[in-house]
Amino acid sequence: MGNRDDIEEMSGGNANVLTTVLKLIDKYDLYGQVAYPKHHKQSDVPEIYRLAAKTKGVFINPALVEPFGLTLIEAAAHGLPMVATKNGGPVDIHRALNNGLLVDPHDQQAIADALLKLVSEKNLWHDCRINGWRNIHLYSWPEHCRTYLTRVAACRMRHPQWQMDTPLDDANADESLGDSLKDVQDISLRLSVDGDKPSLNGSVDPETGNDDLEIEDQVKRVLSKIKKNGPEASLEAETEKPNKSGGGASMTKYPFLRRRRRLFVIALDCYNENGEPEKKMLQVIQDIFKAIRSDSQLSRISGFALSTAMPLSETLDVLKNGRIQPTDFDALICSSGSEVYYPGMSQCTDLEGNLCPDPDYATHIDYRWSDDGVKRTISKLMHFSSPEGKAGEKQESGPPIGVLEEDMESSNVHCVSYLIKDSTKARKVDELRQKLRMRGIRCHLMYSRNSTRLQVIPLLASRSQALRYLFVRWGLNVANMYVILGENGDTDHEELISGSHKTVIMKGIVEKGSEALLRTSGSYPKDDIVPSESPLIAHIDFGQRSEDILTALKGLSRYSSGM
Ligand SMILES: O=c1ccn([C@@H]2O[C@H](COP(=O)(O)OP(=O)(O)O[C@H]3O[C@H](CO)[C@@H](O)[C@H](O)[C@H]3O)[C@@H](O)[C@H]2O)c(=O)[nH]1
Ligand SMILES: O=P(O)(O)OC[C@H]1O[C@](O)(CO)[C@@H](O)[C@@H]1O
Repeated sequence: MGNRDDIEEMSGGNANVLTTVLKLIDKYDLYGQVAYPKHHKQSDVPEIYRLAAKTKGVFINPALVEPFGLTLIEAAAHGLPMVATKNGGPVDIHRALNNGLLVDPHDQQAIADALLKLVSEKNLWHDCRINGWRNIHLYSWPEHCRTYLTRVAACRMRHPQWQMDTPLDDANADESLGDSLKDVQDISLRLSVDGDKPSLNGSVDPETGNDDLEIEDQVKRVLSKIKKNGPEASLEAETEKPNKSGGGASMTKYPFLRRRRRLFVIALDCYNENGEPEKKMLQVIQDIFKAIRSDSQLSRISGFALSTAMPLSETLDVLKNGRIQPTDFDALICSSGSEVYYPGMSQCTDLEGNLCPDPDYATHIDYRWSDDGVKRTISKLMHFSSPEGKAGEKQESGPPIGVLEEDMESSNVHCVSYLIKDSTKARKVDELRQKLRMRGIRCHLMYSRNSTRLQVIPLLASRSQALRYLFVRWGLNVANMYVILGENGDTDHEELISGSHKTVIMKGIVEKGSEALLRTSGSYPKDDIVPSESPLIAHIDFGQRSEDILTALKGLSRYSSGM
């Protein structure tokens, strides 16, 4: 609004606000006391704040809701006390700077009182001005980045399991933090306003002016604290060692995954009408193995992961039926992404030789997870059908009609699994998610296995998030992962397509998925989420020769460092 040629040409809302302001100026005869310049340049803005501060004025932001409040930061940096809305960002700014008063923007009298208080109580005005100056460095870019990085580092420390780091992981952490620090310095240089100060800090508070080195020191201190707390595991060399439990020499201390340069993720679950796994799934796994292994160089640098809605026990049974060794896979992502296993890794195998889920992943996804809450709420939402037969509506009269029952065999500590007894009465994922969120329950929901199951897992877990986890934990770049999917799938199918990994869609293998239970009518269309054409997506047909599968995979690799 501060830049206009003609009020008539302004947008309706802006024109209304400005017209109201001008009328009020007229009504209360404020001519000569109010400045509303038609135009100003960015470079004029500091002068305006300075003028207000020089005349012992106050900056006021009475927004009904203020998402952040950059103007309040600017005012404080110029020694101008503030009166600001108590709704939104100004609450945090006030807590950090203590440079003024907060008001209810609906309360005209409170606004007038606060303004009058600040301009009439000289000591208060002066204290707010000094407090603003003293504390404004908290909002400089370097300080902001330091706080951010320190908090991220502290999050890592909250999760002791993350400290199973390998020596290589430590090197990566150093590197990435080093990059971040470099960014901090770059940003601070870019923000140099006068050209003679290295950062916004310098222009505001001379005492904290030259602190880039100090930032670097502080972040390094946090990092070294993390390292110091790390287990001996981080000091031990990564060596292959036989497993006590009889796993033999094929057992390794860390998953092979961390040495792979390509990961082929097979996410081709196909089920019959009853949700039982179909044999063709095994054939396609063999076809993919064959295709990759036919190229000796590719085979040497590649690993495989299986990503499935099935629990581990069932996954192992299916593999056994197809005479496929679990150790053919570097990772098994089971129960729709609620568990990750590493066949062949000694630390993820118990004394009897049974696979145990990755404890780091379990700790990571445990955030805000409450299976009790999920069970209570889902059963309330789903055990009723409406008079019109609309899914899940509560029927006021008559007995509740069950839509699902808990499937204990497919459940685990991070997955509540249900058998769907009547999929026509099941509520859509969109609707369930919204209702659960309104009740404060944060989770990921998906229908799977040909709409015969509903699986509820933690918010941080999913089949696609498990891939990001593998990247963070074991350093295998997501861009070098090739996710092989059917053209249909569970309701998490779309999540597995979008992202920076490569996707291969195999036609003719998964005849029916569960996607009909994903969206409510009127929801956003699939095209808004999944690109129909993308250089990261290739298509192949079920039953295609391994040479053709290999060609399709190699075609995709052009968009990475090369296969
Ligand atoms: O007439 C004007 C109005 C604003 N500004 C400048 O523009 C910037 C942003 O002003 P603001 O009115 O807060 O911008 P909005 O884009 O409307 O606000 C959004 O963006 C801000 C900056 O991120 C956040 O502080 C707010 O919370 C958020 O609502 C500030 O540097 C102001 O000094 C001008 O130069 N002239
Ligand atoms: O008073 P309202 O209608 O909440 O509008 C406040 C908005 O106006 C601004 O203060 C300036 O555009 C925004 O920062 C803020 O979101």
